[in-house]
Order: sequence, then structure tokens, then C-alpha cells
Amino acid sequence: MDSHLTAPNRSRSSQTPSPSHSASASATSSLHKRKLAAAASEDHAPPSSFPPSSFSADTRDGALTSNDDLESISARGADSDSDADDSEDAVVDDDEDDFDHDNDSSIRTFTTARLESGGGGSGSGRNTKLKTENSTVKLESADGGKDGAAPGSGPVGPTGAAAAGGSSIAGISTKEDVKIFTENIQTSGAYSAREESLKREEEAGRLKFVCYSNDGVDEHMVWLIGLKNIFGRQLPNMPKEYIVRLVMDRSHKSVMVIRRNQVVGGITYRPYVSQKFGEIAFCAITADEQVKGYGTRLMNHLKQHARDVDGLTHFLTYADNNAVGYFIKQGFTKEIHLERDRWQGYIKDYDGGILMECKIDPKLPYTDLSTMIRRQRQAIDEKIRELSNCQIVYPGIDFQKKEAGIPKKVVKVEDIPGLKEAGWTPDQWGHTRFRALIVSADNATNQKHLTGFMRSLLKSMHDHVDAWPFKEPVDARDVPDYYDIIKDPMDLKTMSKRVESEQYYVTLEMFVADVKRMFANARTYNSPDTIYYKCATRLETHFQSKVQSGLQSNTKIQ
Ligand SMILES: CC(=O)SCCNC(=O)CCNC(=O)[C@H](O)C(C)(C)COP(=O)(O)OP(=O)(O)OC[C@H]1O[C@@H](n2cnc3c(N)ncnc32)[C@H](O)[C@@H]1OP(=O)(O)O
Repeated sequence: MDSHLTAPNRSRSSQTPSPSHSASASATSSLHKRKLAAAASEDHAPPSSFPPSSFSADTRDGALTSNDDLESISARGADSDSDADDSEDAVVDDDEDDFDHDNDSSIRTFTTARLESGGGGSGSGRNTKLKTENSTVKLESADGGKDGAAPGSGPVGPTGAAAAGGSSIAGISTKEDVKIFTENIQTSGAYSAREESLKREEEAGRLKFVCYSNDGVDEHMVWLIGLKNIFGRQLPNMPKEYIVRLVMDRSHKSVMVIRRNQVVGGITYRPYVSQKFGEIAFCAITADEQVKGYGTRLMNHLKQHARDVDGLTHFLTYADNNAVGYFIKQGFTKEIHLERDRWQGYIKDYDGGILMECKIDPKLPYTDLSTMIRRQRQAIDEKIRELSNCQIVYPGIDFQKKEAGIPKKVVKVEDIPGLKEAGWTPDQWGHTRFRALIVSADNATNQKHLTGFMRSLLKSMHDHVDAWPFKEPVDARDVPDYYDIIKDPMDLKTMSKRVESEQYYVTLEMFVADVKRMFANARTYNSPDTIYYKCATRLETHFQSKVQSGLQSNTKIQ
């Protein structure tokens, strides 16, 4: 090993679990405290494949640097009959300090049993395989039991699907779709807009999604270490050595977001090929790139890759409580439908997380969902057009108004452009909650009854002892800021003008809406302890009882 890869000589932290400690210790509970299920460790998991020597190397002072990682990788490689080669020496981690802080606390919150058992295969692809061959242990290394991740590793998604084991995008081809798409981005929704924008970035070569394991290739190792650093920052309660161990474990694969050759985030998962499901161990996007759609696109690439390359049908993960929302949006559920036999004893059990499942659809074009969604919208749109005229837009109505908002010219309902064409017929006139008022045969009679009723309601309010604040419009000279706060003023005088015009209130609901607005304005501008507020409440109660009794004695009104 080159000298620069020799681990710095650091003192061991008191919190760092020693191999003997870790074998027996039970750490305190925390959100991220995770422990290997008894079933996994006793019944199925192979004996710890992480010898104390390499374990110590990983946990010196709880501070892992790039060199530490490389050393631990090398050490693990040697222990596990790894094929890691010296090309790792070329890997430089420019983010090495990231693992220096808060490692002690993460160690404290970690159930050390997990480190010991490590999910039954961490860093030990070959050992695991060798040990399980002569036992009933169900665990297997990734990629159908082959060591390393060469099969199925590489670019993923539209530009890399072929490279990723000859997979193709299921479902829809994009070629001929372009011209039938609705051009308006708003019609495609925010989800599709984000997906499409990232897809364009991929096509322009500025963004790519790749899937690699610890294969010793310099570039991949740099990305994996970058990803390990992101996990270290974004999953602060997860022990750093545990992160590096799984990320570098050859039975795990990592789908990574690479932007301008820098890793932005990724998902490390373990495919259990014989069981056709994968376990997501870590998932994170670097802090300043979150909530930009990378997490969604990453998950879509992962699903497509896992289905087409690994042959998986499901994903399981222990989601941190604060990430449950994200996983739900990616199609995960808290109900586990996968038969227990397929997963129990395989996956690592975590305390404080919520086990979630996602079924991978056999056909969905995950990396091209936006195209599919747009086509579906287009099809629905075309069907609606076939069955209706809703796409025809008529010119608006000229509502020139005079005082109190009363229109200068009466527009008859049947003259409203497009209304008849949309299926309106005169017998639909008067569909209102206050139907009892307009049972008469012709509109003129209806309007006469309505006007009479509104007039009586207005008079009843006007004569009420609490009406005085509402009789005239508020004078801005008396209350200078009134119209800054109240944008839709209303008063009894204005309503009276509208009633007398016999044109404005064509339904009782319009009149009631104005009354309600008048009272709401009073309660918005004035505080509850003011006389204005109290008058509003009392007068409103009075008004409501008058409307009710008026409607009940409908015959009298008519
Ligand atoms: C198994 C585990 O590893 S569990 C731990 C998961 N990782 C973390 O918690 C680390 C910190 N968080 C992150 O790294 C990221 O926020 C991730 C990976 C959770 C999500 O990646 P992002 O790039 O931010 O996701 P993206 O931008 O695609 O958002 C997808 C949707 O999920 C929502 N979302 C993102 N993170 C969360 C969250 N923590 N809780 C609820 N909703 C979320 C977004 O608002 C968005 O919603 P929208 O589609 O309605 O607009």
C-alpha cells in the first residue's frame, strides 16, 4: 500500500465501540438507532464478516477520511478476498473533513449490533457467499451471487439503459410524440415539468445517473466517496463507518446523480436477486440541491434500473420519520404487501424508522414518466373535445356599470355568448337554493317578487336600532385607512340602489352575499370589543331571522 494511504495515527475515541464492546453493547435509542433483527443475525445472517482488524481501522477516533475509507476498503477487500486493486490509490477525497464532526454522537446513537452483523454481508461479498454456501443462510451477494457489481453497473436511464445490461425503456417511445404534445407547460403539471427539465439536462450531457459498486475504477470510486460524504452529512445520526461500509460493500449498488462530473446525491441499495426485491439502505441529495426534483428522478432511475437490470419487483426501506413524505410521493406505502417469506431475515432491521414498500411496475417507463403523463393528458383532452365544445372560447361580456355597480345595459341570460351552445336552456333559469321564491311562470313576475322581498329585508335592517353604522358608505375623510383595508365595501344605501334598479340582484343569493360582505367588512376592520363589531353581529342575527321567516311564509311574499 502506498504510504499516503496509511491511516493517520489517531487516538481512539472513548465512544468508539471496540470490537468486544460492539459485540455486546446495546446503544441508546434514537431516531437513527438501528439494530439488526434477531432473526437476521441469528437465523439467516452469516457470522460477522467484518474482522476486528478492519473494524478498528474504520473507527479510529470516529473520524474517517478519504484515506481511512480507502484503507478500510483495502483492508476489507483483503479480508473478504476482494478484488480491489491499487487503482484506489488514485482516489482523492477533497471532502475529507466531512466525517470529522459529530461522529461521536452518531456512534452513541447507533446500535452496535448492526455494525457487528452489518446486515449479513457488508464488505464481504465473497465471504458471505462462501459462508452461506454450506449453510441454510438465505443471504446472497448482489448481482445474482456474483462478486462485484460489474453486471448491471454503469449509466442508467434513457441514455444509459442499453449500457446497463441492455435494458430498454418500457412503454413509450418519445420520437413521434413530440408534435402531439400539448405545448403549454402548465398543462403538464409541476411533476412533469421538473422531470422534463431534468431529462433535458441529461440529454444535454450536463446530468447523468449512474449505478456502480465498489469496482476499483478511479472515477467510480471518487463518486462513491462523494456519495458517502453526502450520506454522512445528510444522515447525521448514522455512523460514518457504517455508511462507508455499506457504500463500499460489493453486495450493495449505488445509483448516483452526477452533475458536471460531481456527485449530487444517490441511493445505495442491496438487490436480493433471488427474492426479487431490493433494500434501500441510504438515500440523500446534497443540501443545496434538495427539493429540485433530483430525489424523484433518482428514484425513477433506480426503479427502472432495478427492474430492468436486477429483475426486482419490489423495494423495501426503513424510512426515517422525516423522509416518509418523500417516500410516499415516490409510491412507497407503509403497508407491506410483499410476502413475508420473501424478505424476512434478509433486510436489516432499524429502530426508529418506518418500514415502507414500493412495488415496481413491470411496464411503467420510469425515466420517461413525463412523456407518458403528457400523452395521457393529451388523450383525455382530445376525448373531452370530442364530447364537448369546451375548447371554444367566446368573447367576454361588456359589463359597463354605472353607480353602485348597476350595469348600464341589461344582458339577458340567453344572450350570453356560448351559453346556449354549452347546453343551457331557459328552463334551467333560477336554479337556486331560494327556489321557492321563483316558482312563478315568468321572469318579470319572479323579479317583482324578489325585489319586494329584498326591499322588505332592507327596510327591516334599516329600521333596526343597530343599523346606524351601515346606513351610508364609510367616509374616507372620517376613516382614512378604511379603503386600504376593506377592498369591497358595502352599505345599506348601496344595496338599496341595487334593489331599486331591479337589474342588479337577479337572485336572492346575490343580495345575501352583499349583506354578508357588509357585516364581514365591519368585523374585519373593527376589533370585537368595538360597538361597530357588536352592531354587525346583532344586525346580522336579525337579518338571518327575517330571511328565514320570509322564506317560510313564501306565499305571503308572492
Ligand atoms: C432510507 C433512508 O435513507 S431514509 C433518509 C432519507 N434521506 C434524508 O432524509 C436526507 C435528507 N433529505 C434528502 O436528502 C432529500 O430531501 C430527499 C432524498 C429526502 C429528497 O430529495 P429531493 O431532491 O429533495 O426530492 P425532490 O425534489 O424530488 O422532491 C420530491 C417531493 O418530495 C417532497 N419531499 C422532499 N423531501 C421531503 C421530506 N423530507 N418530507 C416530505 N416531503 C419531502 C418534495 O417537496 C417534493 O414534493 P412535490 O413533488 O409535491 O413538490
